[in-house]
Amino acid sequence: MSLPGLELTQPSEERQYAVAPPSQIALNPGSEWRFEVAFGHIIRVKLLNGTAELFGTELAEAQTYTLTGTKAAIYTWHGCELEITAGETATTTTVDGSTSAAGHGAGGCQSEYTSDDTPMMEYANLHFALEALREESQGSGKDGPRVLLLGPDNAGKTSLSKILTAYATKVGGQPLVVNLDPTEGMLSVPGTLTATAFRTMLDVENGWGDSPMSGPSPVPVKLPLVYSYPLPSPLDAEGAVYRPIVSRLALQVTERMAKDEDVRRTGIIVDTPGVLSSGKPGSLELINHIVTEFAITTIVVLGSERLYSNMVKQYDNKPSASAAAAVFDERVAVVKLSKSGGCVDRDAAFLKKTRESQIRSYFFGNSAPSNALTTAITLSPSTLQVDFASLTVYNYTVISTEDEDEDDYDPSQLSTGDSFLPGGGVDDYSQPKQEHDRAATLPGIVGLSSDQNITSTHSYSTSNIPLKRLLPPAPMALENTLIAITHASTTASPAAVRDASVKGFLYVANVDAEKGKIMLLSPIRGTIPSQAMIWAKRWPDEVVGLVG
Ligand SMILES: Nc1ncnc2c1ncn2[C@@H]1O[C@H](COP(=O)(O)OP(=O)(O)OP(=O)(O)O)[C@@H](O)[C@H]1O
Repeated sequence: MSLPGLELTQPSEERQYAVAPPSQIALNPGSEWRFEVAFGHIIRVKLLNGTAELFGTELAEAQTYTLTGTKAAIYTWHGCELEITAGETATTTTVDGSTSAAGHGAGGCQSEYTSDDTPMMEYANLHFALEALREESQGSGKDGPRVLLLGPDNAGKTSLSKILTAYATKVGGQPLVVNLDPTEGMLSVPGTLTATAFRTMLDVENGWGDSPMSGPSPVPVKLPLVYSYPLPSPLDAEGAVYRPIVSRLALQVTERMAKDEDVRRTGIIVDTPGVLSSGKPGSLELINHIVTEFAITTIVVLGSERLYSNMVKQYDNKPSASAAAAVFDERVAVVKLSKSGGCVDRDAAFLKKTRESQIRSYFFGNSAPSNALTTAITLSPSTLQVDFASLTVYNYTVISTEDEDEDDYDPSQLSTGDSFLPGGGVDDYSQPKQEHDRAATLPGIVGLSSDQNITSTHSYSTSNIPLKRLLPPAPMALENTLIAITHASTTASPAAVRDASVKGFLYVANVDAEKGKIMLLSPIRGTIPSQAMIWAKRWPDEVVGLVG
């Protein structure tokens, strides 16, 4: 039927559900195929001949890869031919009728095109420069390069860190990849800061790959060290929560480097959230904190001239914060790289779906309810009902910069040490509390105003940590949110709870305020560990309907 005046044809049932024939895409050397696949639609990609890689990870010839809910590019150095086939599609019913998640591009992509204008040569040159530094550190006692990626939102930082990680592992390196972006989880749910040593390849279908929590995987699993940061922005609470967690993560990373020769030689890659590069008050101070704590040697700026020039002024050619900087005359280099023209701005709805999908696959594996289109991994989480009063749950009482409508943040009400503690405040946090040798301010840093000056990274008072014990009755707001189970004991101090790494996560499916019980979804069967927990009240945002 033709719509009057528009000469548009309304899609018939058959047209809407007809399976499109596979499309073949030939890529010239040095070009890439950029594509966007909606959540709810699957495409299958096969490398017919030649060589190709997705953010640095090579595709195997003739293997079929299944992709959904992603925006990415497949690049070829030497030329290749790809076959793209439409997979299953979910249709959602709206008031206007059904809408399909499939688009009009090859395989049902929302958008897809090829481009030979890519910054891959620059990115590869950076990899080779880092390899040269790694060679230098071999046997010399000097640590491998510590790379910090900076740039605004959607500048391609995470994609570049995947590329650098994939290239480093391909030549036998073992980079420690640190994710300081709480808006997106790396091998974990959002609302966490993590560090992971990559010994093996990344996963073409699944970004960073799978952690052991996601069940069996054809690609070897990676074991992340996870800290809870249940706020959307590092600038929340003026960085007072973010900074000490970054310090704790840096301490663990430094210790791991000291123990593991391959990791020490390969070095660190630190991915950051775009807000740090936004020039907002407090962001420069946080960058300086990260540069100092991780003793960064290479700052890579993507997509911002202003930030690049700022970073050059502050850091270029200054000694690194490493204790060994003087011995080896180790200096910071600031590098500017082009932002790829393929980078896409992801809207709020897409980002929300990405977060939801990360949370679903944490509990259900890759064949989670909304993701039921994929064939891969299925996990069997269990639900159990517990007395809320039997749990030791803490909550950060801070105002988020994203959400300024409430909260009970009142510094004068906050903990003075042990007063929240049920058992009199014995801090039995098992990890050693040593200072680490990267706590000094970067020598020669100039240009920070006096209120931005960092004197000591360990100077935060533990007496005003905005972490408060959540006492019964269980608030209804717990419903549909996550709780992190930390390694800290139930009698640990708020500082110890904040600084403890995370064992795993629970999802609150239901709150029965009358009976004082909550229904929890746990990734594994058995009782809930008796450990201090942190409620992700603010971040990640709630996921409705994960259970039944
Ligand atoms: N060359 C490319 N072709 C197609 N898509 C790309 C390309 N490079 C990056 N993208 C996509 O663009 C989006 C933004 O890139 P990326 O996540 O790497 O940016 P970012 O700087 O880490 O963003 P943020 O700070 O907001 O997390 C992602 O969906 C990514 O997969």
